[in-house]
Amino acid sequence: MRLKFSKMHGLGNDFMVIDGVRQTVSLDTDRIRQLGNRHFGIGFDQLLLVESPQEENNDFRYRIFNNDGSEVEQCGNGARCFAKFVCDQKLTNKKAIRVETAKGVIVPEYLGQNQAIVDMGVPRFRPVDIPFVAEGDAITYPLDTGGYSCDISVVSMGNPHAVQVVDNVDTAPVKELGALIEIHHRFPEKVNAGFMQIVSRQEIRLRVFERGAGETLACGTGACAAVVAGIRRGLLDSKVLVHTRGGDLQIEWHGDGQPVRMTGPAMTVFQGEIEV
Ligand SMILES: N[C@@H](CCC[C@H](N)C(=O)O)C(=O)O
Repeated sequence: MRLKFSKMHGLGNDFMVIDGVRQTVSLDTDRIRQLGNRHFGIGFDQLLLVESPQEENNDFRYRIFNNDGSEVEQCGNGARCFAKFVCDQKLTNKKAIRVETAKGVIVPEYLGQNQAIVDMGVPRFRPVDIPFVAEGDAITYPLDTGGYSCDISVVSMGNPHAVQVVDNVDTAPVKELGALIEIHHRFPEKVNAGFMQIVSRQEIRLRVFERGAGETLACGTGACAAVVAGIRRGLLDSKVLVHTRGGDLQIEWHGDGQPVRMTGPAMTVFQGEIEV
């Protein structure tokens, strides 16, 4: 049997996107890992599986797998690619699309010309939303990692993020420290580690070491989490331009209880078929 897919990316964070509405898809963890391998497979940071919704008033279900095969709750760059994919594939003609994820509903909107805006939902800070050995919802926590101490903000965008402020993202030890923070014992479900350089109150530079994928060229939920953390720390205004290694995202958040809005590109690279 053959399975059709699209290869897409959002700022260089790349995806294999599969239509599981019109195709029967059954891929186990080993097969996802093999497909995600850049030498022995297709290569991607995440695999996105588009399915029919479980609840009637939603339009789709969206499942996300890191290239290590783990299934995760949320993916921001993926959400924009998802919106372009379902519009391009004529799976919907709606403008705002209600999508079930493992942690609630998000509402992406494809704007045309390879741009999408996504209501990413309300960020959360409590240990119940992001398992972390801490009480309450402090703005920063000290974290010790192999002799290096930093102050991190923990933010759940559905998936967990630990964000720290650094002087310069180019010289920050993102790969070494990110790999240690990802598996730190205070994060029993592992974590995405963000390194944010404040450029001004409306502009940051960001690198993210992603859980289950390593450092990527951009991380959409990482950008949302960093801006939310920066606003809570009093360092940023409510609309922020985020520079990643793969390009720029616009993030907007108006404070507690409000959803985060993310605007940025979604690109199709090619379409293909695999034998399953
Ligand atoms: N690249 C993504 C995030 C993908 C999931 C993440 N690695 C996790 O394990 O939570 C994004 O754009 O948000």
